[in-house]
Amino acid sequence: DECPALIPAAVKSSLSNGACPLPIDNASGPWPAAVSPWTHRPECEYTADRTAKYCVYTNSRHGSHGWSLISSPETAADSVRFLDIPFIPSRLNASREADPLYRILDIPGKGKGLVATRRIRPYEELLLDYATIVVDIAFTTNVPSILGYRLLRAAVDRLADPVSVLELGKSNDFAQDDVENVLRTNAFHTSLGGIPHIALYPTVSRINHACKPNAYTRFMEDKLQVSVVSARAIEEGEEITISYIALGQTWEERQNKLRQWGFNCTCSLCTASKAEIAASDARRRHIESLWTQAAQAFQAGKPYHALRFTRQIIKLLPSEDLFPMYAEQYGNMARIYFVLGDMENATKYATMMLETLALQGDIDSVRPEHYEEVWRRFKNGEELKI
Ligand SMILES: C[S@@+](CC[C@H](N)C(=O)[O-])C[C@H]1O[C@@H](n2cnc3c(N)ncnc32)[C@H](O)[C@@H]1O
Repeated sequence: DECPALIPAAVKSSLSNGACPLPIDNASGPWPAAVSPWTHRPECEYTADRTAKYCVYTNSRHGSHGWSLISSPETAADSVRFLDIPFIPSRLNASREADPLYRILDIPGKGKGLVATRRIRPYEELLLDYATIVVDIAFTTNVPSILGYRLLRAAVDRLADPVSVLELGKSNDFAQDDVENVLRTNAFHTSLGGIPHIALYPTVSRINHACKPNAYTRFMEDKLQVSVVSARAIEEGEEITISYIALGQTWEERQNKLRQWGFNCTCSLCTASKAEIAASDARRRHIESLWTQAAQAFQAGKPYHALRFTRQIIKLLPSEDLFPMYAEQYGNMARIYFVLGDMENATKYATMMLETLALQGDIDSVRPEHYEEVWRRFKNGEELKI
């Protein structure tokens, strides 16, 4: 029961006098327009205690793969705005379609993965991906599984190409259903109107984990999009990798975290010789302890000690390829100099931090108001994050 084409936002708002879209569910009017802008009639299930209802909403033409959302009727009504974000393949995507930067290939011991088709410069945006399935976490815990699996299956079957989702990696030992397994193996946490959800990004899902990754993800929760950016130069034929866990951890900490993802890591760092792993762990522990000492010294009113520790951290970061930690450490240097009243050095390090954030794509460009924001936060003792 597919609906007619999506009603354009301009028409929709004149129809409803600009009011918010009303919640709809499986009992909404019989005609297709009653469930617009969704292309399919929602299917719903109640929680075990029957106090809440969750439905699957699909627009099979949104983005590159279509979009299915399993959520409450209220969250779905609030999420209609995502359908108004026009899907115009970016210049990047359009030119890359003819000449993509990556190819999906079999990677020994890891299933499929992404491999660079040419040399990629540091901080290049490699791909842009759209969430294709988004699920409210409360649905997964509160709706009885048998009923829930029915909605999960509908969420996939209504997409333009269900197979592209069903054939994604499945490595979760606890999942009892195929779609559940795909989600548990591949989905990321996200927030929809402040409510915790998980989101599946089909292309990013093909990127394997490495403990010294050469790329990182930038989530744009307000658009349900994610882009992947190179953290350093990537050579032609090299696998593109991201880290599924926080950077900088030791071998044992990493194995514990990754086991929860359902696999034993076979990245180059985890399969290095015992001696190399021990040396890497020692460097990582050293960086962490310097960080603790820097924070303690700063709090104890010993800024010169804090400076010394932070300088050492900055020197050690490249030894473990921890490039994404630079911005934070430059920020710490700027904060210490600020407290010392040395505005020349505070500005120098604030500039290094902002330039790094701009390179990483966290901010568009370095602008005067960014400095004002940094000084304001330092004055108020707020956590440093732009
Ligand atoms: C998000 S998927 C990545 C794409 C997946 N290889 C595929 O074929 O669709 C995550 C799964 O890939 C495999 N994987 C990813 N990184 C790995 C690594 N460093 N070592 C071993 N297996 C890995 C595991 O099976 C993991 O559950």
